Amino acid sequence: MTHRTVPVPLPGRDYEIRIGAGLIADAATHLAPLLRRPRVAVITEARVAAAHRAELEAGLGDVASEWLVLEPGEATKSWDGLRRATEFLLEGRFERTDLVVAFGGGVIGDLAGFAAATARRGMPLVQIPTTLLAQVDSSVGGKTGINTPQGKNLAGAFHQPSLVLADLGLLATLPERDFLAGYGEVVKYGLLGDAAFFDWLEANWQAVKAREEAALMHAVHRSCEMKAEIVVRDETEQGDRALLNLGHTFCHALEAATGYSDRLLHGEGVAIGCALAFELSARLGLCPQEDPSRLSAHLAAMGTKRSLADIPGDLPDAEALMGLMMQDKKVQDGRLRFILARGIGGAFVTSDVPGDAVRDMLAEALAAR
Ligand SMILES: NC(=O)c1ccc[n+]([C@@H]2O[C@H](COP(=O)([O-])OP(=O)(O)OC[C@H]3O[C@@H](n4cnc5c(N)ncnc54)[C@H](O)[C@@H]3O)[C@@H](O)[C@H]2O)c1
Ligand SMILES: O=C(O)C(=O)C[C@@H](O)[C@H](O)[C@H](O)COP(=O)(O)O
Ligand SMILES: [Zn+2]
Repeated sequence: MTHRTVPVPLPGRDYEIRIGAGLIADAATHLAPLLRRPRVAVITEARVAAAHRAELEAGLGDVASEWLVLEPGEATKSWDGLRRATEFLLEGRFERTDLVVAFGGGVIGDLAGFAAATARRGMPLVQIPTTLLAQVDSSVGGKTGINTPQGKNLAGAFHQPSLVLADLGLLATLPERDFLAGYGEVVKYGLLGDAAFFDWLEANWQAVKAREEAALMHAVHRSCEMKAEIVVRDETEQGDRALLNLGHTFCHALEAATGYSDRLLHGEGVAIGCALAFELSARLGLCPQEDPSRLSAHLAAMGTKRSLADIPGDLPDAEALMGLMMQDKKVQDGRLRFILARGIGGAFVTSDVPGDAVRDMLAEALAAR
């Protein structure tokens, strides 16, 4: 089976992202160099298990697997989910050197990754991402964690995987809404640092939407390349890694405001958040006035959510949204930090943003719903 590889050359913890259709049919071969004994702990959820468990079990061949199958959805990324995943590893007598396999979307990747980071003070982890979002973003870079009642991803750890197997074939069963949400993170990469990639997406979105293999390969490969490059530069987000947070300050507040429910998926919030970040950048005179409209037109063509008007139900007022944003992990000395842009492909991190400009923009966007 042919695949492409993106290296993540972190000193002492380097690993590969392998991207291709049908990779899990050879899971045993891919995992072999990482196994001390032929036994793995697979953490997944019910929808992924229903669609792809048999395929992964067949691919594991003689490698014995024990499975924890959790409930699908963002609510699983919780203290209770973490307790269940940790107890599964400990009660199953998995040893410190046994492999934990996160088989699912970003929810499972973040949760299983956090459990692997802490159980027996750290077990090796392989990510087998099953959503577009997880293949382009969450399986790479080592951010793991859960949501807490105070906000999004507020407890977690950096724990790099030993391998990422992004099997493009798994995306065939992904519901359209989840696929389009994942596209929010794909567009993010073009916006934050690669205008040519954004141009490519504008020219090729139909092929991506139709899930044509070559288009998926390019979208996943380029996204992973960009993420790997940033993560290697700044693994623990002391600086530049925050670029990957483009749109996320707004997104995480909106996810909290909608109760981490089906009203707003993470990737949808990212797309809306990126649109707000570009609107804010244009209002502050940082980027060309036409960039927000160009972005909005692209998201509309693809069918991805793009504004607060696309979120069903009530939302809190601008002041309350600002309050939710203050739980962001980028807050420093009580000040919000934003990722803004000088243009498509030209994002930068700044704390120099007048609160009134953010509040006014949100109030106008809420009034327009
Ligand atoms: N760690 C990171 O760097 C990082 C990056 C981006 C997002 N995230 C996190 O990722 C989460 C969102 O991830 P997501 O969008 O993958 O959501 P998800 O894991 O909830 O998956 C989305 C939906 O698709 C279903 N599904 C998954 N794979 C499937 C398949 N192959 N076939 C059919 N159905 C399938 C799931 O059951 C679920 O209903 C959020 O919690 C977000 O905070 C983390
Ligand atoms: O890997 C990163 O760094 C990111 O910011 C990727 C984001 O897409 C992702 O949603 C991440 O979990 C957000 O990080 P957080 O630190 O704001 O929780
Ligand atoms: Zn994200």
